[in-house]
Amino acid sequence: MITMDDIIREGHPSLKKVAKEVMFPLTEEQKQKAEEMLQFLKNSQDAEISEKYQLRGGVGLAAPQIDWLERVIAVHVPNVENPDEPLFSAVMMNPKILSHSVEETCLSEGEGCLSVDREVPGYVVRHSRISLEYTDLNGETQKARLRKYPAIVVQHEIDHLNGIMFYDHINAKEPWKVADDVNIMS
Ligand SMILES: Cc1nc(NNC(=O)[C@H](CC2CCCC2)CN(O)CO)c(F)c(N2CCN3CCOC[C@@H]3C2)n1
Ligand code: NI
Repeated sequence: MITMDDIIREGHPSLKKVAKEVMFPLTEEQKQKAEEMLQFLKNSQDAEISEKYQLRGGVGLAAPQIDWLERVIAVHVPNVENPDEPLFSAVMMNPKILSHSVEETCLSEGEGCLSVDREVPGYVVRHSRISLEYTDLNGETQKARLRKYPAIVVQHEIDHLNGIMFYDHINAKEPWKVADDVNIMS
């Protein structure tokens, strides 16, 4: 199972690299690693397991964070109302944003990262809505249209595939200043 020991931190060169396209058919090892990424997120959201293994909470994870430089992300966004049924859960290979809204959004508390052991304050402005295409674990092409929270998480993860960290988006001079048409999400 993936634990915090497997997650590389700021300063590790792999976090700045561009991950490679995944080739199909997947090897058993690639499939297993991808599934372990999703399982890590579920474990990190389980009070007992996260306590037992000292996991930091996560709703997304990108392969470069476990020093795997291929274009694989896992997303597991819980539905606050009904924790049993996630809002959005997927393992995506070669995710590609096909189009996005002009409208932008950001989380009101800013963002964090499992590979960043420090607080970096400030709004991280992202597209409010995205249409994306990806290949799933069975090698099938999928399309998804995401908005709000799931859209933010997927954009954070795709950034990791391109060596981009959330704080690269923060306005260094005025971290909590955004244009008035940016939708601040609580
Ligand atoms: C928003 C949030 N970010 C958490 N952590 N950071 C992450 O997921 C990083 C990725 C997210 C940072 C902002 C957008 C994407 C990981 N990243 O670095 C991957 O690249 C959380 F843990 C979290 N939640 C809310 C839901 N809760 C359900 C019960 O279990 C605890 C869980 C906590 N919400
Ligand atoms: Ni991150």
